[in-house]
Amino acid sequence: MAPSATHDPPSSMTPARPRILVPEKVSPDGLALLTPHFDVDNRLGLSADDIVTLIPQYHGLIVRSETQVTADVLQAGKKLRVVARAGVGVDNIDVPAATTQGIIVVNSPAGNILAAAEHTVALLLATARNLGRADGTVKEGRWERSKLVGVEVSSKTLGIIGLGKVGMNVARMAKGLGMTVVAVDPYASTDIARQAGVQLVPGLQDLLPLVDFLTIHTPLLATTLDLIGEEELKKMKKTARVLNVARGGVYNEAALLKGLDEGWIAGAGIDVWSSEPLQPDSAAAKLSKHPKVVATPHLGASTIEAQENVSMDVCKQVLEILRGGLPTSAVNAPIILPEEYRKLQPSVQLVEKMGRLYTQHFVRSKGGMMGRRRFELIYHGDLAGMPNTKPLFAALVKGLVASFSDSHVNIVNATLIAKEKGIVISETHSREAQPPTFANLVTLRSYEAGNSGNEQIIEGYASDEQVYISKLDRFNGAFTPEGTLIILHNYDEPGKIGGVGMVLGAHGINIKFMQVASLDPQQQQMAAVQDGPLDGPRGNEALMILGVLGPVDNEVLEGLRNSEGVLDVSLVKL
Ligand SMILES: NC(=O)C1=CN([C@@H]2O[C@H](COP(=O)(O)OP(=O)(O)OC[C@H]3O[C@@H](n4cnc5c(N)ncnc54)[C@H](O)[C@@H]3O)[C@@H](O)[C@H]2O)C=CC1
Ligand SMILES: O=C(O)C(=O)COP(=O)(O)O
Repeated sequence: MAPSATHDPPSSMTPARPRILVPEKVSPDGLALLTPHFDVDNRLGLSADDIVTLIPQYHGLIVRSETQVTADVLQAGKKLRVVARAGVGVDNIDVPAATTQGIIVVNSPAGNILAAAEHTVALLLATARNLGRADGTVKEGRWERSKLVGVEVSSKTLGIIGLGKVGMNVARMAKGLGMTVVAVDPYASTDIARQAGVQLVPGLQDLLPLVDFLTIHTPLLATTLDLIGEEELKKMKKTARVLNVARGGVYNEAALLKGLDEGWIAGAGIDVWSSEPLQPDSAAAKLSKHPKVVATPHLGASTIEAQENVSMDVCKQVLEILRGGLPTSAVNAPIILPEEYRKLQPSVQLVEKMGRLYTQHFVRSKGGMMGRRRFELIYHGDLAGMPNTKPLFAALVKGLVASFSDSHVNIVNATLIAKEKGIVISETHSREAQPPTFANLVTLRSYEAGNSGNEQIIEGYASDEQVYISKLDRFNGAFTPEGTLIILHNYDEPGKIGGVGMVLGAHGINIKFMQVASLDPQQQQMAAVQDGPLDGPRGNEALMILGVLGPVDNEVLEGLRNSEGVLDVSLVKL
């Protein structure tokens, strides 16, 4: 039977639903995903001050290009957990300020790129055939055919600055129109460009004199602001036309106005402006009214399809984030989300250190092969009950690759990077009845597929914000994984420390701390039942872990290796 209304808790006891502010027109398809769970306020026409005043009530903010998400907005947003950009460019969002505040910024990196590319081609043809003026004159009742003779684009050269997602789509479409395409992009792949029939040239000086049409598809960055000014425009053909569907400011608008007035170039198709909407009397406003300009009001992404795509892309992510999950395209992805920070941060730090220790101790120092190995992260005690251990997974990937790659691993790309590098990690939530000795214990087990005897173990725990390694390989003994460590595998006999101290002293290396890890009792028993030593007195081994200050070079390591009773030495920097 359905509960009667009288059994409902009074509204004051009902937990408030998270609130989302949408101060721009965003397609309802995506918003419909949010309304069952959150209060979504689609309020158009808010001023910058209004947003600062309202934002403290909201957990999410969804914008397009019109809302300036400044540091003031972000600081005022005390409950704000996510800012979603229903589009590509995030230049209207102060991303560093969001990161400082622990607010996730997400976007839709590909939802509107076809729309932007098609709009560029629309402006290309519109500028070539004077469509703006032609339409205006016909509507005014004039019939001015001879004044509106255009040029063909087929067989002409299109120059593209920025051969990314939009630029590459424009290139493909332009090839379809029979154009020759040349491009400048210091970061583009020459192979991909060649496959698309695009010729990459080294710099603007090589490109500008060649082109009949020029289009820019870079983000607006300090390095792309005023990319094309007077000097660059003067290098172009007088018959050339320029297009901007990227951002206002990549062409210097005053220079463009002068170039059109003085005939350095023939025309322009412009969708984006340095201030939107246009400020009266600004260079942008004058440009928009110029007879040689086809102007549109930032319509690049304004198709029904693109708006559905971007709305769905970002609303799915907002839903996920506000329910404690992970975004798919965070612009400022951390390895750990703010709400998990206090609970998981020490363990995240621990697991990253375990990954670094693994690569340096087992792979680099011992000449091991990582490619053949599999990894298992086993969570014990409190950690075994954590529903979301993705940050720990990401931390392990980060730690494992840190020594041989500059990949910036974060919570969003960790799985992809692991896949790219061939790292296979499984996670196990331990179900042992006995609670572990330490509450936040993690075991990293590495093994070769099909070879159970070849196991490598690192175990550690976090306690009082400090992290410790409690087991390394077959040895037990807690040490802090911090700074430069020398790990000596030796026979556990008197006199070892003296010999090692002499080698380090001779090279001016100070010992900060020393810890001995002894053979695991199980291993000792196994050694005791064995008939005599295998490769030495196995029951009598230990690890000596030295935290040192000073440069440790190969000569030092060789000196230590030659010390009596030392079986092996590894150097680890954590
Ligand atoms: N008008 C509109 O409605 C729309 C505008 N956009 C704008 O288009 C821009 C590009 O979007 P995507 O192609 O998706 O970005 P993307 O990141 O895929 O491509 C940008 C390309 O620019 C290149 N680049 C960066 N600096 C450069 C420089 N100094 N010289 C030459 N190349 C440089 C990069 O290497 C990259 O390949 C966005 O940042 C956004 O501002 C995007 C969608 C719609
Ligand atoms: O996605 C982009 O970068 C755009 O410029 C589209 O802007 P809009 O969402 O149409 O205001």
